[in-house]
Amino acid sequence: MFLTLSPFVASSITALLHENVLDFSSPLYPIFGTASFLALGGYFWRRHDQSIILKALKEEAIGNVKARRKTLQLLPINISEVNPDERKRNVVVVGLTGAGKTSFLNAFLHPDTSFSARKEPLPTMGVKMTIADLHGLKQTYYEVGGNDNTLMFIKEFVHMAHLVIFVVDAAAEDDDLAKARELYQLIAKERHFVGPVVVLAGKQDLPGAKSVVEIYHILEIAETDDAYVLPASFVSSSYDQDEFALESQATITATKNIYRNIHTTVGNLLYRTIL
Ligand SMILES: Nc1nc2c(ncn2[C@@H]2O[C@H](COP(=O)(O)OP(=O)(O)OP(=O)(O)O)[C@@H](O)[C@H]2O)c(=O)[nH]1
Ligand SMILES: [Mg+2]
Repeated sequence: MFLTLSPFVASSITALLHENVLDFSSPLYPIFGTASFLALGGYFWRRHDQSIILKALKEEAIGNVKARRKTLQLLPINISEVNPDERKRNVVVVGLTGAGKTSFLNAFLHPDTSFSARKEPLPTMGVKMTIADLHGLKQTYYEVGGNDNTLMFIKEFVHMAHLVIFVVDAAAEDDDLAKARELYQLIAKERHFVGPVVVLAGKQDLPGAKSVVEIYHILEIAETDDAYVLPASFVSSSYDQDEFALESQATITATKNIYRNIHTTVGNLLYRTIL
């Protein structure tokens, strides 16, 4: 509108200069007044319109951020924004007997303890509960075995879980892998659980251990499952920082990356359950 009226205003001004500005009886005077009013009005109306558009774009951008937080590629969020009651998360660690659940929890919750200082884990009787402050969240970890005694109440734990960590011995015999598949399917198909599942393809240090892709197929993980398969190894001298126990630098870096990967994924998925 401003552009449309500009020539009109310009011609009015020229005419005024040409005639006599002070001549109030001139018929150009009201035309000039109306044109200026319309031009200025149009100009400010446009600016107002633009600010609405900018606001809408900003809101859309914020909306996108929220959407992105629901993916694994999370933006850092300020934990102080989260209601303290919502900072409590339940993580259920499930897997067949001897899959490596305790070893995972020991390594995950006490990453600074060197391998040589770690004791060989004893078989866990019943359900083991560990409370930890990690990623700014108060987390309760429940280790639940997949044997016949615990199978009965495994579903109850899964129902109250915000995140399930499924540990599988990737170096196990085919029979045990088939049992692991049954257990995974039991959890994944649990109607009342809608949270994500982190599948740890453990014991990667052992020869013949199945790869992440193989575990994905063996467990028959569906594309629609909210499941993330990660490689894992919790018993390896290469993790020890002690120079006598060092293997190659590449192995150490790889093991550290595995740990970092699991921490990041678990942390991100837990944050996702809040938002
Ligand atoms: N080589 C190798 N051995 C592992 C690994 N993780 C666990 N183990 C061994 O596997 C055995 C069982 O480990 P646990 O951590 O006790 O397994 P779990 O699932 O807690 O077993 P239960 O509590 O009895 O159900 C132990 O001898 C561990 O040292 C791994 O990544 N690599
Ligand atoms: Mg155990």
